[in-house]
Amino acid sequence: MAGNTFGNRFRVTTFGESHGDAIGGVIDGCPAGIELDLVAVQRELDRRKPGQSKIVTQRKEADEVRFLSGIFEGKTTGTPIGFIIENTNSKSKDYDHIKDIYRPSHADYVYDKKYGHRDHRGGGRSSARETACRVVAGAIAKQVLGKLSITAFVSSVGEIKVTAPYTELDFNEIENNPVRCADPLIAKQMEQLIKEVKKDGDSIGGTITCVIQGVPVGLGEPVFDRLDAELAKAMIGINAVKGVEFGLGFEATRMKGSEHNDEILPNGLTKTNNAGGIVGGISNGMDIYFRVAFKPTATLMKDQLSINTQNEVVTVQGKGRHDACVLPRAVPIVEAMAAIVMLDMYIEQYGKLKM
Ligand SMILES: Cc1cc2nc3c(=O)[nH]c(=O)nc-3n(C[C@H](O)[C@H](O)[C@H](O)COP(=O)(O)O)c2cc1C
Ligand SMILES: C=C(O[C@@H]1CC(C(=O)O)=C[C@@H](OP(=O)(O)O)[C@H]1O)C(=O)O
Repeated sequence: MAGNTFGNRFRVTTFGESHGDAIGGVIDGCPAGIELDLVAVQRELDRRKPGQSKIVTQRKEADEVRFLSGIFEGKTTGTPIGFIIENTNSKSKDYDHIKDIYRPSHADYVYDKKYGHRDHRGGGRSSARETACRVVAGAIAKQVLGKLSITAFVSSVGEIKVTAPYTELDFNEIENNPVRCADPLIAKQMEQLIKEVKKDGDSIGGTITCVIQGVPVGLGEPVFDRLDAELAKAMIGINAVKGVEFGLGFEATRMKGSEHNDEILPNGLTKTNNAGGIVGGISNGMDIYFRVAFKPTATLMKDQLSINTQNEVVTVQGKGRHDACVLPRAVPIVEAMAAIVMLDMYIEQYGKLKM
């Protein structure tokens, strides 16, 4: 199957299905000599893992990563970093009922039509379980970038009210509530809403805002590999993502140039940051910020009309364990994909990094 590798200079290839023995990956192009904090890698996985709170899927996976290669005496060797995460709590029987039925808005129908054969246990390869592998690669990219200038990836469900410079305190606030929203009052309302929607067998979507700090001027390539284009591909490539906007995004379409333009100051920075830190596809030294839109979860615990493999109209109701809202667990995925892109573009600009 093509399309399982992301990135050019820093690349991750993932493998595995939600109900197979394991998922895993190979990271290529990681600079040698990086002292890796493997506890921090695991911490990122814990932020994403299922079963972490009452408002997410109750599938219980430890999501413990085991590295197989590319790290010696705590440091990267410059060779491919292979890793594996076992699936230990699949409960595949729960999915027998969709063997010959397609869930609306999940990938069942298109996988069947494309490949002519589908692993119906959970979402198979289309399940967001695969994103755990992206989080491993992103956690390593974050650590490499942290030794350079890019020190912070802060994401929150909804808007981020925190202002630069980012502090540990802001991060703790986001991690303090199960929704991962930077505003504790709004977090409470969101939590309540997710619970109500879940009780109804329904689901809900929303947005995640991501801020990247410490980005030097000049990352991003003309004309197709623009930094915003690369980040957009990374974000749209996350399951359930339907849109991404940089800076003021779509709101800019309702403004005049005189309202929207960012005045350049004598130090080269800009007075406002309506562009979200990227102009002409190249970072301008301001914080990069963008918003990612997620649709409501496809699998519902209530009846929906659909079709079976014989094209007959049927009623389908989800079983198994699902997120009524995917956003709380998507926060570390957004950061991971952003970190992979930023390291990729950093290496493109500055060449093979010697650490
Ligand atoms: C963190 C995360 C968790 C998800 N959990 C579920 C889930 O429990 N049930 C479900 O039907 N979809 C879930 N999704 C979304 C599906 O993976 C996704 O809708 C599916 O692969 C179809 O692809 P598309 O929505 O990108 O078109 C989740 C997505 C993310 C990012
Ligand atoms: C297991 C995870 O989340 C899953 C994401 C997912 C989906 O359709 O995306 C559907 C559910 O699992 P399954 O593949 O068994 O149907 C979630 O529990 C995970 O993120 O590790």
